Amino acid sequence: MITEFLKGLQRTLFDRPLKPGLLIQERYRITEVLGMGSYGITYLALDNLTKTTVVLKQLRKTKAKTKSGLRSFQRESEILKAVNHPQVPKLLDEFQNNKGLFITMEWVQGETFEDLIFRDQHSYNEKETKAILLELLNIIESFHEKDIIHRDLRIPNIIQRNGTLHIIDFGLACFLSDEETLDPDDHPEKLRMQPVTVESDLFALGHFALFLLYSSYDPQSKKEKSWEEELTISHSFKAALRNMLQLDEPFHSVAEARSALNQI
Ligand SMILES: Nc1ncnc2c1ncn2[C@@H]1O[C@H](COP(=O)(O)OP(=O)(O)OP(=O)(O)O)[C@@H](O)[C@H]1O
Repeated sequence: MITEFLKGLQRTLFDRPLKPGLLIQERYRITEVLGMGSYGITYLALDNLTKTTVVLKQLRKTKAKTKSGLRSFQRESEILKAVNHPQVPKLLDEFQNNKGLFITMEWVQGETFEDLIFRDQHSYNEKETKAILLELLNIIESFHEKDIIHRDLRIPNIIQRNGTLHIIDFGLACFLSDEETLDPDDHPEKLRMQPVTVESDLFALGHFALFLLYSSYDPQSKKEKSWEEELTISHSFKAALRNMLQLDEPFHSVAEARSALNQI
């Protein structure tokens, strides 16, 4: 309890975000704080050299002191470099100065599925959900071919820009050879999304699909039922989701998941 309090105090004192207007590395002018995640603070910045807007990520000062913090920040840049896919932001720069450790990457200017569903009240039917899943599977397949597991495929990390999907936030991504220990007290869904396995990304995608499908669900009674009872989707789509969600024998590859979706 006390430790949690001290950690919070430390974060407030040392992890204050840099102010908009500040020039970093004599090149990047901060325009906006986008978010404060567990490891990094994310900004929008104007790159004075290329005259484009970029995303600037700074490792929290409190995390820069820990081995795991440094490791995860370095890994994010390593993985962004390795991924090299048109539907993933490119790593543009990495540097260290008196303000800390930074990376910059392409800004994907679009809407996250969290915005589309909850802010814009957009709803998705089975056909649309299937098309979105198939597009995402193609991107994820290219990660898995490089032995990269994303481990955080959630609605805030998938962006739609001009009708094309993009995957962001490689803060938890790992190479298959990385050794990661999970906290057994974590939420059960987290425990399914975070083992360093292909199945974890497919589980996350099944979970993502439920968010999409629930956007067009209109509850008729207050009684809570299972997603299989509540969602009016085809039997074969349900079966594919059950495999992704590991309620039945999990799919062991993107190819297996794609083949099941294509048979719907
Ligand atoms: N390349 C990018 N293009 C567009 N928006 C981005 C990009 N990277 C991050 N964002 C946005 O910046 C915000 C912060 O993102 P980031 O993934 O760095 O941390 P987080 O989601 O707050 O925390 P955590 O890393 O703990 O998941 C989010 O709203 C995300 O949508």
